[in-house]
Amino acid sequence: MEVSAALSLQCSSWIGPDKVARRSTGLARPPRERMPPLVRVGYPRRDETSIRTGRAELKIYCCYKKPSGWENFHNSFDEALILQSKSEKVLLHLSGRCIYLVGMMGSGKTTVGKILSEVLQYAFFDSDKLVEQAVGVSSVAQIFKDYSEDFFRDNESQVLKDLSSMHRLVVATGGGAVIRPINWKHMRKGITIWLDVPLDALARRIIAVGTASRPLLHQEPGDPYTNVFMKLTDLSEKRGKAYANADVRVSLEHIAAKKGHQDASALTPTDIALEALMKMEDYVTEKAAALSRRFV
Ligand SMILES: Nc1ncnc2c1ncn2[C@@H]1O[C@H](COP(=O)(O)OP(=O)(O)OP(=O)(O)O)[C@@H](O)[C@H]1O
Ligand SMILES: O=C(O)C1=C[C@@H](O)[C@@H](O)[C@H](O)C1
Repeated sequence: MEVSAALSLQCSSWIGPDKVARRSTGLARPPRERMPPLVRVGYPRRDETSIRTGRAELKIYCCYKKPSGWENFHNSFDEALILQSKSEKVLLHLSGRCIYLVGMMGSGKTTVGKILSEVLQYAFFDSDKLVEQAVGVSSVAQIFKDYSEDFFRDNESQVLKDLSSMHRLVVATGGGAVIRPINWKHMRKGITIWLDVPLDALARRIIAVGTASRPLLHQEPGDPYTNVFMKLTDLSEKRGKAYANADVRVSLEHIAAKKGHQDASALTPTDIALEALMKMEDYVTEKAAALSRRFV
């Protein structure tokens, strides 16, 4: 069954750079030209393949970017069935709760999130994109430049708050969303999944696509890999504990070891999505069991 609905999200309040003064007077209005547009998010339909499962049409995003460029990755029929069966088990206990993917830049939140949204028949949102649309600026890097990181973070919190009142969404959050406790309050309404990716794999992925869209990794003279690796190391040291707040941890190192791979770079997005579903299943069934014990 194909999910075709496009959702619309009206960001309930736009946060301007002078928000503190405006808020305290109760006059939090952005300048007219900066009024938030109605954010409409549909489904990307590129780069997908469909597999007939006999019962329903399961569509799975099948391209992902490897350091060498775009490569097709076709899920086998078996993988599609396993994804489907796992997602059905997870859905039994999800009750429409949203899924929030957290993790460092480049950890695959968007790539894996799209697979999860397809198999769970949830809508997919990328919170960075929603912030861009709410602010009316076409890239996060530009928002950092024109305003500030704090301004971006305020809008990110607002977007997460708005999303938290919705159901059946998979949300790829910004890499730094975990640093504000208020964001956890919003994300706790759903289930949070941390994609824990070794820094070396992250650095290689990011170098392959460039750092232009990632303001916290802006390039300095020297070896690009070393620069990115050092910055990621610094961020991950500062954020490690915050990511670990997630309900579910999906460690690419663990999956690679389980599958007998030397390192995480051999893993496909489907491998990771499957592990995420398995971990989610453990989490939701355990929570449901704990809840029923309380009522016995
Ligand atoms: N399992 C994988 N193997 C190889 N490359 C991958 C894998 N998953 C994602 N990628 C690639 O890594 C890059 C980052 O992936 P993606 O955009 O999904 O991450 P993200 O966590 O959403 O990043 P950000 O937070 O910076 O937006 C993309 O170029 C993507 O194609
Ligand atoms: O890790 C981070 O702090 C960020 C990650 C990106 O997703 C964007 O949200 C922004 O570039 C900041």
